[in-house]
Amino acid sequence: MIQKLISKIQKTHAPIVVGLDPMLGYIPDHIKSKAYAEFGETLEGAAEAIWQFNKEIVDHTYDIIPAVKPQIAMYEQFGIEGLKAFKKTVDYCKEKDLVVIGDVKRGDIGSTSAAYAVGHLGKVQVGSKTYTAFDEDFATVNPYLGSDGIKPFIDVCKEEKKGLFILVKTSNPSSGEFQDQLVDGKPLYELVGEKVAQWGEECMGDSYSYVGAVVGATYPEMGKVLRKIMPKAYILVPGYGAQGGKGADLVHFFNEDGLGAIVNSSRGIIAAYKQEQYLKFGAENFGEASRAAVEDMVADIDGALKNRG
Ligand SMILES: O=C(O)c1cc(=O)[nH]c(=O)n1[C@@H]1O[C@H](COP(=O)(O)O)[C@@H](O)[C@H]1O
Repeated sequence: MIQKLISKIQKTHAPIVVGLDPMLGYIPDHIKSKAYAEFGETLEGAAEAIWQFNKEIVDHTYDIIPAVKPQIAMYEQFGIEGLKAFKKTVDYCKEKDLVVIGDVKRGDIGSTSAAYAVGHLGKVQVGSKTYTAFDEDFATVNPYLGSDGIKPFIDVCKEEKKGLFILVKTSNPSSGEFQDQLVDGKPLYELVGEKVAQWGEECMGDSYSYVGAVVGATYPEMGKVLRKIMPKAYILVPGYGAQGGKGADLVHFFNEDGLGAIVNSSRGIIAAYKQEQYLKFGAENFGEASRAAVEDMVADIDGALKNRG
């Protein structure tokens, strides 16, 4: 799957991920009214609204992007109906040949991680039959529990040719509370980065490992250090746009080959129609506004990479 991700990035010239984080507040009224008219102001109505919203964004962007990242919390908040919308979104994106990164941030003791890995990336056995449940291509994973919490994910990835993005340095303001603590003179995020590189060694595609990392765009200096610590890890870089990250902050997340990083923007793309520069599209045409925001993001990153010294 890492090869598919890389070849799609090369084909689209877009090292970006559209984050499908459909909070109701971002969904235009015309979509919500239609869903509520059919299903009422219910969990089902909310799920229908997020599915219709996602579909329109995907339909307007799938040909110019390599990947999407649905964030499961935005679906889970609506219970089972929300999870059905998550699954529908995953399946639809795969039909459109997009790489799907399930932003599920799982990780537990080994036996529990194994169940998460099976549910999101693998196959589950029921009697004599096997089923795929959510079936994303990549999943985000939390490494706090250590190697035995990660290994079951790696085992499933090996079997299913899928991949991981392991949290190394997160984009949020408090990420330093634990992640920057010095352990034997080194910040914890560096130690985790070293571990990701080690876990990834036995999981190589042609040039990159399918065990990747998450490093926030909001910490560019740390990104530069981590790039060197994990030269073969693909880095998923959230924090662009709504959290303040810009193209110029991202250049050191990429390797000299122009690969190695994929930048996520969620609100900046899906709620583009609410931003001043895209107001001209109007809420009815939110899909077109999202497409314009994708094009601007790609140009911003491309320009920064061309200018890097
Ligand atoms: O794993 C992630 O994707 C993630 C890690 C991180 O350090 N920071 C971060 O923002 N994210 C996710 O990336 C998305 C960012 O959304 P926007 O700020 O709207 O672009 C959300 O889905 C977050 O859950």
